[in-house]
Amino acid sequence: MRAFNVAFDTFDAAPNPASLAERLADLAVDALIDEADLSPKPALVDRRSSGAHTDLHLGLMHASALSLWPAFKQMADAAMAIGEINPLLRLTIGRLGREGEAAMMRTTNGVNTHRGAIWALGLLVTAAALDRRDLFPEGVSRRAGQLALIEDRHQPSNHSHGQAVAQKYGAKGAREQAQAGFPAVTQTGLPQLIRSRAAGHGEQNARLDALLAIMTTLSDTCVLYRAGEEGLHAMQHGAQRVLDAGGSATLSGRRALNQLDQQLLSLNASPGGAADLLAACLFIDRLEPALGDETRYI
Ligand SMILES: CC(C)(COP(=O)(O)OP(=O)(O)OC[C@H]1O[C@@H](n2cnc3c(N)ncnc32)[C@H](O[C@H]2O[C@H](COP(=O)(O)OP(=O)(O)OP(=O)(O)O)[C@@H](O)[C@H]2O)[C@@H]1O)[C@@H](O)C(=O)NCCC(=O)NCCS
Ligand SMILES: Nc1ncnc2[nH]cnc12
Repeated sequence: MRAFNVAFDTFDAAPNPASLAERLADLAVDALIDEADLSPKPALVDRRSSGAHTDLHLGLMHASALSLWPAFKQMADAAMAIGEINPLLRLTIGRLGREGEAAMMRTTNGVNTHRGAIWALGLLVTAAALDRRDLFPEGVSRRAGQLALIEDRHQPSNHSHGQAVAQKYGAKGAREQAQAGFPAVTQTGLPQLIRSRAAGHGEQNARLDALLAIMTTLSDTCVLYRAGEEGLHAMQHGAQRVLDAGGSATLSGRRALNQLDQQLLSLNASPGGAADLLAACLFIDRLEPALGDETRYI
């Protein structure tokens, strides 16, 4: 009888609610998967093709996104344990970010799928976990920026593509974007997402428009490295042309989007940095609606 009761109690027990850190990691991974699935993105991996990439495909982007869940959860846990923006938290998420990169590389057999996304979403997950009463875009991006401004003395001095184009073109890359509190997300991508939704353009078109809006001004070091200033100019002006033509929901906008896709492919220019920032935009957009009522979580 006792054994029956134990089994019954176990069966009847309510499932443990997900912790805030787990929910934040879920939202970050969801944002990465939704970014990868969004189609048709210019010269990026999507449901149609691998864009300008020979070593990436949609399945790899999904596997990479899923491999990052533990790193995002640990960053959120660290933020709640440390509780304030300080060098210890910066050092801790720097280590967790590098461990996340290592997990990504193991999953993809050494292909860089999401380095920029780990950086952006890692900072934003941490910033969200630091103050669950303020999950609004402005507060979360400001806290992420403050964290990114703290030096990480364990930062490896590996020569990156971003550093190479910073030297060659003076481009402001992923680090500066974060330190400024992600203006490409909060001042450009998110307002466009909201405008296109309000205009009734449909969710997928609104997300494409948000990506295009980010592309109009971003110094995407991925594009600069592959295609120089000509590539960056083509990305920024081509994206603006799509929006000026009415955006992704219109026939003329779709024609301009197709032209942009062809032009970036011919230049081998992939806007990977803009794609990462679209994922950051989707994450920030969902935070308050998904987690705003803190009493739902332990
Ligand atoms: C601060 C770091 C982001 C390092 O920055 P850095 O510029 O030195 O390094 P990169 O290796 O170049 O990575 C930057 C990635 O960020 C994305 N990005 C580019 N421009 C911007 C921008 N203006 N704003 C925001 N984000 C941007 C972009 O990521 C995407 O592209 C990746 C593919 O790039 P690449 O490897 O160059 O690709 P290919 O051309 O395809 O190469 P081949 O293989 O074909 O040769 C892809 O991953 C996208 O995500 C840039 O690549 C940061 O990483 C860092 O310091 N980390 C240390 C850990 C840490 O402190 N973490 C704390 C928080 S988690
Ligand atoms: N969809 C995508 N295609 C290529 N590079 C990316 N980096 C992040 N998302 C990407």
